[in-house]
Amino acid sequence: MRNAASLNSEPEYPGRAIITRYSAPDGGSASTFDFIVVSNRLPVDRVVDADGAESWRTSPGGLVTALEPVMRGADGAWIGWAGSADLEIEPFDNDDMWIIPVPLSEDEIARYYEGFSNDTIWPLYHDVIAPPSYHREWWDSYVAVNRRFAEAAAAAASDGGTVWVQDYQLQLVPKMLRELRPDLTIGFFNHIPFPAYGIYSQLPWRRQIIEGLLGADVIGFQRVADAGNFSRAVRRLFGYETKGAAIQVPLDAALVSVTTDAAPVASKRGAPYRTVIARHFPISIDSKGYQALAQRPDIIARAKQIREELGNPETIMLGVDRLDYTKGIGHRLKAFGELLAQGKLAVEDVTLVQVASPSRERVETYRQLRDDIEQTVGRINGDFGTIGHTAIQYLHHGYPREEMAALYLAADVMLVTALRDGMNLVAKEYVAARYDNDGVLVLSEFAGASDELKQALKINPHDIEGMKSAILQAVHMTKAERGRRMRALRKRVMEYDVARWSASFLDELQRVRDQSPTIEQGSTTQS
Ligand SMILES: O=P(O)(O)OC[C@H]1O[C@H](O[C@H]2O[C@H](CO)[C@@H](O)[C@H](O)[C@H]2O)[C@H](O)[C@@H](O)[C@@H]1O
Ligand SMILES: O=c1ccn([C@@H]2O[C@H](COP(=O)(O)OP(=O)(O)O)[C@@H](O)[C@H]2O)c(=O)[nH]1
Repeated sequence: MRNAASLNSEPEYPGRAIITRYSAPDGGSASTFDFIVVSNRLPVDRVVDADGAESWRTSPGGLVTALEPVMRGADGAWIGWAGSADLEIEPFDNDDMWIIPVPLSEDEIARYYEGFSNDTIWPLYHDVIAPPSYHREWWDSYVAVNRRFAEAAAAAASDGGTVWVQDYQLQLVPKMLRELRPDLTIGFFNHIPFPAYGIYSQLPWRRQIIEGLLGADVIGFQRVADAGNFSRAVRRLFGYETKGAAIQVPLDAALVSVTTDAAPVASKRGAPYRTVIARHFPISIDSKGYQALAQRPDIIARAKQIREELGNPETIMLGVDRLDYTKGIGHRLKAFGELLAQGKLAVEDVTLVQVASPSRERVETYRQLRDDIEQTVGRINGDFGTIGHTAIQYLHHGYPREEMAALYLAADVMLVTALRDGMNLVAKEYVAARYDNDGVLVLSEFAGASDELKQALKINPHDIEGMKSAILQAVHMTKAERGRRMRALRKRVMEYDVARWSASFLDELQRVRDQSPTIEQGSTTQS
């Protein structure tokens, strides 16, 4: 809820002077928010039409898809980058969601976003599928931009409010924010994997990142294994005690004031500590919303039209991915190409539709990937296509939800072959869209979704023969078995939706908050 009452108090915290309070949604006096989400990207994209008129459109992408319904329900504020360089945009109201843009310069986009976030952390956390680059000037930019986000959150949060920080681009924000505003309850959710210590330990700034994250009260991960890897890294680097999901982080007395009877508990070694929870909260989708979309007559008609435009093949296989090396698109194409070459599949019967939406196009590894994938698609189509039949319909575009739902309905087999993926919402969307209890999901065991979607055909994408067998099994599966598997998959996806995900995370945050000593805004000493 928006909260104007706290504005009369002027908190004293470092950086306070440079932070301006925001105009209230009603145009009145400044206002703050009890609940704030902070993420690298805003949930809206700026669109400028031919006449120069500016509007905002909900952007695609996993995080936005997941959090947008939660935010609209909460009437909170969302802090993030508007997606272009040097945009100084005033906060504004967008359909019941208060949007607070944080500007990034060209140089920061290159160093903080494309560099440290997507060419250091992203490959490192995805098991070094591509080699991470380590550059000290990228790190400096990452620190500076994280500080800007933390300051924006500190300025917008009401007394004792809750701030939920999202993802690997902002791992330093929890600690920075706690230093600015010890009164806040802070959550962090990591949408991508957290690697094993042997890989994580490569990072030159491995201690700073963990310290940054430990500023949160609850740190959420997609999988049990990710949370375990994080706790192990904490033990190895800091020697803090962990008990199940609880990590005992020694209190920095300079930052905390205890104003209730609930004094900090002493650890075995006698030092006072605060408890940080690190555990898995697998993200989900707006399952009912997706199902309702897929049941719309115009979407059903569009699915039929897609099949017709493809020549009504017996089997349509579908891949939907950002064009990212983590998604295993090349491995999938290799398996499909070999099945065609061996005559186990024929282009007259089977078509593969591959949506490869543009992503991070200025990062060299992504440019190289695009060249490789498009060369492979061209080769397979050249080798196996006929005048009337194309083996692979390759689409280098981003599509709206409506078209995604129609594609899911049209596809007999969904291929999710990620080499490593935090969750993979596409897998869940496919299941939610199949209200007809049909369709087969082939799913990599290295996607987070694999922990929950147990009735999918599981594959190890590195095992090309195994993937080929699973594809053939999917193509030839009986309707009865398809129905059995899909019903079980749907039970999980329809029950455990994005509302359950956010509720379970926020409930945990509330629980930790209730057990913690109360901290007053602006306090700097411990009583
Ligand atoms: O913002 P971009 O650089 O264009 O990238 C898009 C998003 O990609 C990542 O998605 C992850 O989160 C999904 C939802 O939890 C999850 O299903 C998927 O497995 C992850 O890869 C990234 O984490 C987001 O921050 C990006 O916005
Ligand atoms: O053309 C496209 C391709 C993808 N998506 C959406 O982008 C998200 C991708 O999320 P996922 O978790 O699968 O992977 P990420 O891209 O976040 O790594 C899903 O909601 C897709 O429906 C979309 O709206 N249009």
